[in-house]
Amino acid sequence: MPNDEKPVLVTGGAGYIGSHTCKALAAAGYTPITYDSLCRGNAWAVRYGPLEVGDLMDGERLRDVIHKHAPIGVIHFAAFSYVGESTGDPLLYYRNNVAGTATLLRAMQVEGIKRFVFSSTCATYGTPERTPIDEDCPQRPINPYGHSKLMVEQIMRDCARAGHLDAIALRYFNAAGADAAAEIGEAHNPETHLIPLALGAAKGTCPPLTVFGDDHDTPDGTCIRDYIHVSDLSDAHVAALARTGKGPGFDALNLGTGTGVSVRDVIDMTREITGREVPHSYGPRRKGDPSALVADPSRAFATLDWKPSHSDLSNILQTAWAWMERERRMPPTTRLAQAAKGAR
Ligand SMILES: NC(=O)c1ccc[n+]([C@@H]2O[C@H](COP(=O)([O-])OP(=O)(O)OC[C@H]3O[C@@H](n4cnc5c(N)ncnc54)[C@H](O)[C@@H]3O)[C@@H](O)[C@H]2O)c1
Ligand SMILES: O=c1ccn([C@@H]2O[C@H](COP(=O)(O)OP(=O)(O)O[C@H]3O[C@H](CO)[C@H](O)[C@H](O)[C@H]3O)[C@@H](O)[C@H]2O)c(=O)[nH]1
Repeated sequence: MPNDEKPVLVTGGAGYIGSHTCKALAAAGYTPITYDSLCRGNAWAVRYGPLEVGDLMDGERLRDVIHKHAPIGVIHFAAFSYVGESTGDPLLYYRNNVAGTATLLRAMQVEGIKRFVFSSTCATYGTPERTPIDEDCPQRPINPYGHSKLMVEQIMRDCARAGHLDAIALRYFNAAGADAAAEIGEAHNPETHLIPLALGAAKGTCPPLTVFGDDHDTPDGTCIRDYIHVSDLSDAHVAALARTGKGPGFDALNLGTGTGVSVRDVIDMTREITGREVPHSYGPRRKGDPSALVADPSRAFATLDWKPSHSDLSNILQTAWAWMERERRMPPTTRLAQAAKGAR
């Protein structure tokens, strides 16, 4: 069935993964309606459908927007996602990520919307019992951010059991890279993720990189992660949305590649892609950093009939580098507005 004109509500569509998913939705013929407070997102990233500015905690506004656009379903990215911040201010995370999602789900229930795709995370596994991590691995988060996402999964299960929700939780591993056309990309403030920090160190726009530990139980002593290209993640969301619509239920799927990459590998490949040295030094381990997090994504491959096709490390770094070059050329007013927003 063609998707022409089918509206989909995308909370957090002004953020990194949300904006890329809006592009993928538009390419698949849907109309993505972004609902975002812009507290950590960027209005310039909303290019593929309308923007409705509003907060997750504002149930009345959510109901009005749902009523106005009559979406077929909701893809829910809006959340806070800094592990360190969540440890210092847990209530910020439980309020925004848990109470905010409950408010959204209530608005959906009142308006009769059941189809729901949720941004969960590998952080729900904590320090995993086994690697690669499959979906049946025990979920024992080790920080409030991971707990907040696991709590939402529980809420989703309960709502599905009550017949109110037809939902899929997508547990992402490490999102990275940027849109191939460099129209959008990662623009967090502050930036804490390895790949933009390594590229920024090579470019000279970020301080030298600190590698968090070289004494991990891994072949080169640095942490291993499963980096998945943001465009592959976006395609998986479109596939997950298409899979809902058959009636109430809950499923959870790991979105990763199944391949582990070390911090050392990232530094080496960054040097190769940029042709520049990556100034770096070795520091202590980061608190709460598991040595290795690698997905077993076979269930997602089978369920969604999807496979990552943009996620080799060189493509991730090339697209992120192209975006960084492009971002620097943004009009000064855009950069000034962003800087002012970051300072608030
Ligand atoms: N980036 C990753 O590697 C990664 C990994 C696993 C899971 N996730 C999850 O994926 C989702 C998207 O991550 P991202 O990196 O794109 O984050 P992001 O910060 O770039 O985007 C989040 C967006 O949500 C909006 N938002 C936050 N709270 C809101 C509220 N109360 N009301 C309305 N809008 C609000 C922000 O303004 C922002 O535009 C998050 O839920 C995150 O926890 C991300
Ligand atoms: O300056 C840095 C930044 C990161 N790293 C290392 O690089 C790897 C990747 O770190 P990121 O901060 O980029 O990503 P995380 O694996 O910590 O975070 C990911 O998993 C988290 C849950 O654990 C959240 O879901 C988060 O949004 C998601 O990006 C880690 O081994 C980290 O120790 C460094 O060595 N130096």
